[in-house]
Amino acid sequence: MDLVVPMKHPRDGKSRLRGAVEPAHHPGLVLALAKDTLAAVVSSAQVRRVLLVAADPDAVKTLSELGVEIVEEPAEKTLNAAFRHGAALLKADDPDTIVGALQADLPALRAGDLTAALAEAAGRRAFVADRQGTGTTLLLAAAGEPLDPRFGPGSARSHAESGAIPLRQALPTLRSDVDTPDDLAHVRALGVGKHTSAYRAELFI
Ligand SMILES: Nc1nc2c(ncn2[C@@H]2O[C@H](COP(=O)(O)OP(=O)(O)OP(=O)(O)O)[C@@H](O)[C@H]2O)c(=O)[nH]1
Ligand SMILES: C=C(OP(=O)(O)O)C(=O)O
Repeated sequence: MDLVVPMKHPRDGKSRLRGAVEPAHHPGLVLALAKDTLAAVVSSAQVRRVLLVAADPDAVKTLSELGVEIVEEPAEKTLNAAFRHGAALLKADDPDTIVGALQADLPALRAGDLTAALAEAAGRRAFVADRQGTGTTLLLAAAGEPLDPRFGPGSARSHAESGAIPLRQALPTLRSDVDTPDDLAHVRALGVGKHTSAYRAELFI
């Protein structure tokens, strides 16, 4: 399967996380969250391609070291347009591929949770809600079907209404996205990857 991961410029993204570190460290922390997410993703045997759809490819080029491809977001600069663009590029290369949409802020992610989610979905349209139950961390298109992303506030309900099956396994590392300083405290307790871990001395929480 192939995954699309969107990213704003690290300076602009994760605004609700501001205050967790000195302002000068904010972009580095956002990149560290993404590095840990992507390192787990590329270590999964089931994931073939990872396409990062970036507001500014230059600002995130360090992520290509992890083996992900980086493209610029389309003219419509919204989250769902970025996901649709990435999915269209992946499907142009392989119309039968299963496309997934994943958030870049899952620094505790373990490949095992991703593998378990893919197994439960079994080729059906499915999603993983965040630990609060309102957002979405992963949306999987059905094999050969459009991604039809409906991310944004209340996206778990929107994805369910679109016919996506809510995956029921615990999947703690896949549900723990980082939007706020509280979320950061939660993932630190769960165990983050080495890039986010390197920021522990900088954290105010
Ligand atoms: N390319 C692209 N990525 C986006 C866009 N909007 C959000 N993202 C990315 O999508 C992911 C999920 O978005 P949010 O969790 O809402 O993150 P955010 O907008 O950075 O966070 P806040 O500023 O706190 O709302 C993050 O990795 C964002 O960088 C967009 O318009 N274009
Ligand atoms: C955009 C979303 O993410 P977040 O909750 O991280 O803002 C979403 O869950 O659809």
